[in-house]
Amino acid sequence: MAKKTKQQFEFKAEMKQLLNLIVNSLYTNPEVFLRELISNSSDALNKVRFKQVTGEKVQSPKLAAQIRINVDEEKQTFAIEDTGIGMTFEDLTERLGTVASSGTMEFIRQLKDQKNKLDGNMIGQFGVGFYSAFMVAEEITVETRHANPDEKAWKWVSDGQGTYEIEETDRTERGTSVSFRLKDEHKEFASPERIKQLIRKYSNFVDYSILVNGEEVNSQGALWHKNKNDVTEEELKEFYKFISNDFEDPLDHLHLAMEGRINFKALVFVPKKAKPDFFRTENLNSLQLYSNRVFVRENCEDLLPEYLRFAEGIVDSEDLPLNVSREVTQSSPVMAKIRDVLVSKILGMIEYWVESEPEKFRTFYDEFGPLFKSGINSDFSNRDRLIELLHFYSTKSLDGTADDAAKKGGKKQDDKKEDAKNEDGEKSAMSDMVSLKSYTERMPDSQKEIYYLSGDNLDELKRDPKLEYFRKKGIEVLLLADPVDAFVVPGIGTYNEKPLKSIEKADLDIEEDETDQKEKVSGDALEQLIRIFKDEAGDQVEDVVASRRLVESPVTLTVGKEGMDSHVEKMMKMMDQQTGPSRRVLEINPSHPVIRNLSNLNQSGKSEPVRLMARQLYDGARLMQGELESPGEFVKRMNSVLELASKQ
Ligand SMILES: Nc1ncnc2c1ncn2[C@@H]1O[C@H](COP(=O)(O)OP(=O)(O)OP(=O)(O)O)[C@@H](O)[C@H]1O
Repeated sequence: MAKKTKQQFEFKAEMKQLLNLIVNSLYTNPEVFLRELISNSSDALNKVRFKQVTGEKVQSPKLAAQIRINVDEEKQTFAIEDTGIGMTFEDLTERLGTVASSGTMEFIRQLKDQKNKLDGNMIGQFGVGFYSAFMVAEEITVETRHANPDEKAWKWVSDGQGTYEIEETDRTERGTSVSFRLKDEHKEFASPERIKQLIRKYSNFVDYSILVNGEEVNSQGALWHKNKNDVTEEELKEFYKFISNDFEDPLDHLHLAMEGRINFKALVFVPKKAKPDFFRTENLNSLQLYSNRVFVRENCEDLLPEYLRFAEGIVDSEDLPLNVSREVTQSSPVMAKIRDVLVSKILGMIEYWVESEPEKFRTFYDEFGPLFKSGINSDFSNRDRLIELLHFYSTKSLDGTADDAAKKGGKKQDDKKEDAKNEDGEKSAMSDMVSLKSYTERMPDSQKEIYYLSGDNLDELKRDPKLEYFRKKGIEVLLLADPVDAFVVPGIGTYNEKPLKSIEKADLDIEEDETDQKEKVSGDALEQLIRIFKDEAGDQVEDVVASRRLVESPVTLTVGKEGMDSHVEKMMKMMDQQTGPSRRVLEINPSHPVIRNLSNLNQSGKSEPVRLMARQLYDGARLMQGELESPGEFVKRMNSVLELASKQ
């Protein structure tokens, strides 16, 4: 058959924009291109090793698994070649020529923001590691032959300026070579010494030999097989970056070597920051699965439950057969045991942070809290542990009164050091939040329920009139500002035999505020006024009652016994869930001047302005809840009220 001629292809629009930036920018850390290319070669070798050990036929079966780098200082050239899986024609057009991550546009925006000087480390993060070579090269040539013996060999060439060319070649060995001439300003990467030094720094632990101009450079092999004490922090950080493409150090890690009932080794890392696009479920992380050093699968979902899939790393177990299909791993009892141990160890690490490293916990909780908390609704065997790890803003922790109360109550000797630290201005990273345990420990004996209020954002929550009574009485209320809280907390039901109760509910177990009884509307006058409010609010409210909780506001809306929290209802609506609006209970404050004045007006027979203002008060409460549909009418009525009030 005649050889196919050269074909030219265009990069997709996003890729073009991205390449344009990569090609035309200046970099800090351009050397990361080497880590990216070695990482691709190592992945490719993993894939072919898996094929071989599972008995699949491969091209050139006798080839040693190797990564060979050849540099020439005089010619200023760099080439990296591996004996890995290689690429088919489709791989070259679909994978190499396409942006994998849908966060790319965000990446491009970030790059543009940074003007001319970019951090080369950022490129790999977006699943386009190969293209980082354009930081140092003007034109790249890839020659490749896939391990499947029926595939042909291909040559791919591009200068990153919008198009690439592919033609068939004569290569017989399976694997891939990537080669280029270095830009003048990056000719240092043609020096074998410089390359060796970089490999020792970034890729020493790669489990395949790396040869530089024929000399083997890396020495260590799989890091997770080493004794914990023989692995340095630096190596762990580099390993993490190698497998995760993150450019920051990890927040923390676990190095596990389990023996006995179940045997496996694992290196599990928690990133400091989520990757772009992370929170769309299909982009969650997971661990790589190895079987006795042989890579089996990337992102093995069955190793971690969804709520822990912020973790990255590897698990290597001899107890799993190599050629297990996805279905088998899913139902395998070995897998389930590994997963149980991993979950328990990860939770143990988070518990340790809470106790001893609150800064780490805070970083983690701010970044991955929403995902993590969802575990309460899915992992029932660890539910109690997860509930202990929950932390919330609260009326007391936010304004610091909880600390004061604890100090007044007399502190233990051990706590003095901590106080001294705080007084130096170094507040604990978690001091504006509270766990359910601390909440219940500091609540007075007379308090029977744990109170919370949920809402869209903390600032609005803090101003909610429903908090007035609790503030005045010094009762702590948890403020649930994270949307996930609204789905998690009501399901907890009780903690330490104390029911968790939204203060939006009309049936709270609170006493009337008798401390500073002002004049208040009562008896028939109150009955009459309530009737007017009922007429005005109509069917929209379930009931109108005299409030026991309001201090400074004349009215508020609460939720009936069976009703849903207004915040949850709003979110359900946003998610297009069909829920009819639950009817509210309108509470009026009989001792508030406005209510007293209205009652007086009503008693003197002027019921018309009373109706107008009652309606206005009701709509004002709806406005506060974000439930007012017709602001136009509201403002018109407000003008009428102002007209009345401003009459001489
Ligand atoms: N040496 C190689 N051998 C075989 N396939 C390769 C090689 N280098 C790149 N590829 C293919 O090209 C694809 C794109 O590589 P690129 O480095 O841009 O991103 P990636 O490796 O998929 O993502 P990440 O950088 O996040 O690991 C890879 O997924 C792989 O299919």
